[in-house]
Amino acid sequence: MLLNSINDPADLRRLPRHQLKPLAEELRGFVLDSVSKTGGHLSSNLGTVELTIALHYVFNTPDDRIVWDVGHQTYPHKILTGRRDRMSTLRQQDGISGFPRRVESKYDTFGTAHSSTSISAALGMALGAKSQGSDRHAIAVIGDGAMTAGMAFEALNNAGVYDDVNLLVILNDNDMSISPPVGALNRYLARLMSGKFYAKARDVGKSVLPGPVLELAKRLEEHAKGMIVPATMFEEFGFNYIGPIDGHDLDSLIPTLQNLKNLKGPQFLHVVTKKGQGYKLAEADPVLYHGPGKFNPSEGIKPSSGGKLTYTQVFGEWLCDMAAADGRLAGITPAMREGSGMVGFEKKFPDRYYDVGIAEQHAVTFAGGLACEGMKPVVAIYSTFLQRAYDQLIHDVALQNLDVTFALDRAGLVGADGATHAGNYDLAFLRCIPNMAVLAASDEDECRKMLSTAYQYEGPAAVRYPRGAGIGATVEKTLDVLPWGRGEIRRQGRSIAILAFGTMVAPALGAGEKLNATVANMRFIKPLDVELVRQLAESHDALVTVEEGCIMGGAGAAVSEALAAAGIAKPILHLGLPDRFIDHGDAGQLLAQCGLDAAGIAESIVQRFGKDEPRLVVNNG
Ligand SMILES: Cc1ncc(C[n+]2csc(CCOP(=O)(O)OP(=O)(O)O)c2C)c(N)n1
Ligand SMILES: CC(=O)[C@@H](O)[C@H](O)COP(=O)(O)O
Ligand SMILES: [Mg+2]
Repeated sequence: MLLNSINDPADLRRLPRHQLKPLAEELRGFVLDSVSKTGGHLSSNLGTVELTIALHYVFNTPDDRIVWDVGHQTYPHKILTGRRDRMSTLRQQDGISGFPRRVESKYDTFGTAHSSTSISAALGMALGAKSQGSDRHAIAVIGDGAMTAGMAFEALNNAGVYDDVNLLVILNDNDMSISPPVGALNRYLARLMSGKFYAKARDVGKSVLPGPVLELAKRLEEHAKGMIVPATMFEEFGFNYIGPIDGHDLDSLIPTLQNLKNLKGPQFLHVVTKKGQGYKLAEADPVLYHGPGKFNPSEGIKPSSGGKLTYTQVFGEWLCDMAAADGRLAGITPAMREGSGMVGFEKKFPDRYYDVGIAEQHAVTFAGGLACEGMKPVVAIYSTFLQRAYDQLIHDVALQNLDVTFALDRAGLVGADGATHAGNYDLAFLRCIPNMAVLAASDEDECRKMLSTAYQYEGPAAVRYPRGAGIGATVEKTLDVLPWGRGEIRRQGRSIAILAFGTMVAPALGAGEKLNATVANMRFIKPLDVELVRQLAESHDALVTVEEGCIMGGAGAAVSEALAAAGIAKPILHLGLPDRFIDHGDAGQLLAQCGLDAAGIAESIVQRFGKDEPRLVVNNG
């Protein structure tokens, strides 16, 4: 096995060229085998095998810096940079991350996972190196999906004026985002591929493209004679554009990269790859194989049978039902159609479905525009990705009190994707925005009712719900709404009242049983049910708040603020996620480690207030 002899890229660089193709075969097989055992991102990694080999072969990594956009395609890179043996721990607690992390390896030059940051980071590195007298290279590898984000264009715009910077941007164009790509950029890239532009071997290109590729370009150029061939958009941005070239052909990739390495100034290489390359099932359905769980490679992914509904499914069904009832509803996703449960909605309501690309900022302001015209937009967005659109939320939507509903999926810990994707901050960052309503679902049925409630509210409102399956609650297929701003008491106990938000209601009920505590499902973070808070404070010795979100500034803080405003002094304990990033692992186990299961909640309460029920010893210290 060639692969076993590669412990770092220096070993790779010692291999004779003819061994790189068999190495690529082994590497691809290893990726498939490994991901089928752990789960993880598959299609993108099968597509970057040759590109990864070529980059580490040509460039002097880690001194030369490779920045992988999103980073979900870095498994071949991890395997070649000393982590082959740890691939079996991928995305598991204490194992290696599914994304590049600076703390994990010196070859992971920049932490990624949220998309479209690579060009900015690589430009920073290139200019940083230059100002320190180093001529190391910085290389950003960005997908055609990630390229749709504004941030990528902000970086191109900035980079294109540095004539002598050692920056190479590689566009890894597989004509796919997670779902099929959307938008004008995608059409443009398709045109670049169509031959009209492919034919254009410009002067610089002629000196950079290796013989066979140049031959093809010349033939196409012949074919295109007489056409007026404009500069590519990337050239207009100040880059030297080369390509498109076949990103699975090492004989094109390696000499092209070697030639580019000798050029100064911002370089742009367009490579064409296939998502899922080499595994027929993934090639045929790269969407299904984008991020699978464990599966048998010889059988492929089997449809899952039955099981509890996921919150995402609850949202998807609600969206279709509400759209059928209200012709003003428009559904918006920033490139997360499958993950957000909108496949059915797109089929049923194609005219009211908007996939805006990886463009969260635009998604939110676009929703604001729709709302101005009397539409009722629903932005389906992962909690972690809404972070990208914070100003748009405040300035474009909330400030104008526009009627936009936010369906916040993946709120709280998400598990295998880890800290980059955790939705831990939305309660804190949303509740401080005037006009904004914030609701947290405690089960699937409540999720559906909350979505209807938020939708009927004439202003910005967010409903948060977690990744994965609910607790098995029966979902009433109505469009009924909940009483606005009102929580409910779910268990009557003594001494201690636990004020639980969203997913924490179930474990709080468990803790309530253990301690004979009252448990309230608060439902609303904003407007908070202040009357219920006051009532609970007056009838109990102490209060406990619990939420699946950061403690700082979160729902518990809202309760304390309400008590202070009402002049009520009451011992209070806030439980939630601590002030540190929580790495990948099983979400349930991680929550338990944070003390957010029934046993942990009960234990924290006993630690803080003592264990003598019914008159708990209140320890104010
Ligand atoms: C800011 C942000 N929004 C959404 C996502 C979710 N996401 C991860 S990969 C991906 C598609 C990326 O497409 P592309 O860059 O072409 O890479 P490919 O999957 O084709 O290899 C999306 C939308 C993300 N990681 N970051
Ligand atoms: C890399 C990325 O951002 C997505 O592929 C993400 O991992 C999807 O997460 P879900 O599996 O929760 O949809
Ligand atoms: Mg792509």
